[in-house]
Amino acid sequence: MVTPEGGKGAPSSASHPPQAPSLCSHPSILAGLPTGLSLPPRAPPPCSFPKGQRGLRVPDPAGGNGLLGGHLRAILGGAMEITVAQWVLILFLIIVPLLYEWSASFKYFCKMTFYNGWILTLAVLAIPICAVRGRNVENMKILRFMLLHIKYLYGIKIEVRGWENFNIKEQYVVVSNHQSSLDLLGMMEILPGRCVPIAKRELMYAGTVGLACWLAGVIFINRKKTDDAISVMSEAAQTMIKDDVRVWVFPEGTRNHDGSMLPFKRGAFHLAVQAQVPIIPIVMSSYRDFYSKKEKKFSTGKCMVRILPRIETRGLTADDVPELTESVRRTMLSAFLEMSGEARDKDPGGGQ
Ligand SMILES: CCCCC/C=C\C/C=C\CCCCCCCC(=O)SCCNC(=O)CCNC(=O)[C@H](O)C(C)(C)COP(=O)(O)OP(=O)(O)OC[C@H]1O[C@@H](n2cnc3c(N)ncnc32)[C@H](O)[C@@H]1OP(=O)(O)O
Ligand SMILES: CCCCCCCC/C=C\CCCCCCCC(=O)OC[C@@H](O)COP(=O)(O)O
Repeated sequence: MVTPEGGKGAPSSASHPPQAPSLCSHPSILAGLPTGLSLPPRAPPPCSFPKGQRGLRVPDPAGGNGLLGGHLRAILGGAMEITVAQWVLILFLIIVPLLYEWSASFKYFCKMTFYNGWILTLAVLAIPICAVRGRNVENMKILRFMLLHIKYLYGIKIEVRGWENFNIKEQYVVVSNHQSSLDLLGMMEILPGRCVPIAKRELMYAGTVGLACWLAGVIFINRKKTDDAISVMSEAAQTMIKDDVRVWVFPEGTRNHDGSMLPFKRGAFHLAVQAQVPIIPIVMSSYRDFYSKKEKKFSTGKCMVRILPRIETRGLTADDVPELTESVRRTMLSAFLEMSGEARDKDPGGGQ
């Protein structure tokens, strides 16, 4: 008889410790081997557990040595072997979805991290495409196209009113309220052609996003150096006319989460007066029903965007800027309060 150990005669359990019988060592398999064929001496059975490997041993339902029992053990033993790393992964996959459902703060954290991460990733794709043209306002169309889907990912409905107020062929300055980086979604929904935003200089250093913004012609200003910021904006006034460009400014100068509008800075209004172009105010309704940085809340919801009628600046001078600034802010604030109530009333369940 050929033994798994390769010798003839009875298996020498005295010289070798007993091993778990494997499929390959079963007599019915070995019976098929040509007479005289011997396996290498002391070769480890290929289907048994490697020596020292830890894992769950499955009891043999067929009584220990049957073909079925050996086979099952080999399969189940391999499948049920769970390392520490796998346990960690399993716990992670269970705990993360539970936390996501139960903890609003965790959900907020995940959604914001994905928002920033996703935009940084999209920028990686956008950069080589935009680089073909170099720094060019036409690249903003590419960024817009690549960002438009994000509202669907986040279940944010954007309803736009006042499209007709954009029916102007010439240049203009857009001014809009600034609640959060989510404003990017409303902005991309309606961004007119050849329109570039004015952004704080820090954004230029935000990795791939900064480079994509630069390639799309975003105008960066240093808020810490007023004179520099003013001279960049004065330059922008000339560029608007010379290169047929529109400019988008957030006149609050920073994000404002308190459900109102901060006092407006005057840069955008000086810009419009210097270029003698109209101002188009844009108002985005409050996000409070679905988003709050303070309360760490971020659910699905609805935002209304209203494009208000243009305000002419022809004939105005720098002396008129303070009054112009105040009157535009009053108009925008009243639209904001009206729309924010309206958005909530129309969608009282908003923010599931
Ligand atoms: C697919 C992958 C995509 C990847 C990329 C993803 C996205 C890309 C797409 C788009 C991204 C864009 C999104 C950008 C959003 C960024 C938003 C921001 O960064 S907001 C912050 C920056 N913006 C602003 O600050 C604009 C508003 N600020 C102003 O207008 C300010 O006035 C200022 C010019 C910055 C100066 O501010 P400062 O506080 O220093 O001074 P004052 O406002 O008090 O002004 C002092 C004094 O100067 C007068 N003044 C101001 N401007 C002018 C001017 N142009 N000419 C002459 N005089 C000016 C002002 O009136 C004051 O004088 P006085 O008090 O006598 O009136
Ligand atoms: C290697 C560097 C990595 C940096 C990581 C940067 C993460 C940012 C990535 C993606 C953000 C995409 C959204 C960008 C557009 C929104 C810009 C914005 O909202 O800026 C805020 C600015 O208006 C006012 O700033 P403050 O409220 O004064 O503060």
